[in-house]
Amino acid sequence: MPFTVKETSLPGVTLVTPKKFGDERGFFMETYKASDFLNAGLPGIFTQDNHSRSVKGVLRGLHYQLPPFAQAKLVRCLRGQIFDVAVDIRQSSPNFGKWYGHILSEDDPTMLFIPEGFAHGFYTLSETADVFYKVTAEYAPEYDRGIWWNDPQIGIEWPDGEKIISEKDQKNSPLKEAELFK
Ligand SMILES: Cc1cn([C@H]2C[C@H](O)[C@@H](COP(=O)(O)OP(=O)(O)O[C@H]3O[C@@H](C)C(=O)[C@@H](O)[C@H]3O)O2)c(=O)[nH]c1=O
Repeated sequence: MPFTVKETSLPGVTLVTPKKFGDERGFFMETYKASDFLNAGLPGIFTQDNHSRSVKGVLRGLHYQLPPFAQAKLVRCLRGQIFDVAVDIRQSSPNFGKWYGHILSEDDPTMLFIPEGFAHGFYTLSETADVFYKVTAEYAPEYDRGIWWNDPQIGIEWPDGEKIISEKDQKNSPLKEAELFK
């Protein structure tokens, strides 16, 4: 297996760390391979790749798409550093409303895997951050939803600092009014 998979404190959310082969030229690593992902119980097929760049202080989230366009996400920070967060928003889940946060950075190949049924957001800690993530369903704006990044019901402990929020995200809903997963 060219990567390790580690459960986090939030069941379903996992840390995926590819094996890095370093030599005098630099390094090589497989960051995704369908057969290995399937063997590890992760999705074999991702249908869209996304790349966003953010300046320091930008907070994107908390976002998700509803079925039939629900997305699992495999998130990686290629440049800079982010605090990446997943929230379980499946109403029937024993972990409903619980969150997990992890720093993803250019210095560490670890990726965060977030299953369907979770909202996702991140906060930019470095001057610039390039975030690359794979998703298992295509973008479907009509099914795209957002929850307050600072919803007290969730209580995410975001790192200190100015928060730059898009106009769209300023119109997100509190968890208790959001259309969620069953
Ligand atoms: C997400 C997305 C956006 N867009 C367009 C719509 C809009 O004009 C522009 C910016 O969109 P947004 O403001 O929604 O981008 P952003 O705030 O970066 O949204 C993303 O946030 C992170 C946290 C996620 O988890 C993603 O799934 C996604 O929701 O890009 C696409 O064309 N395809 C996509 O898949």
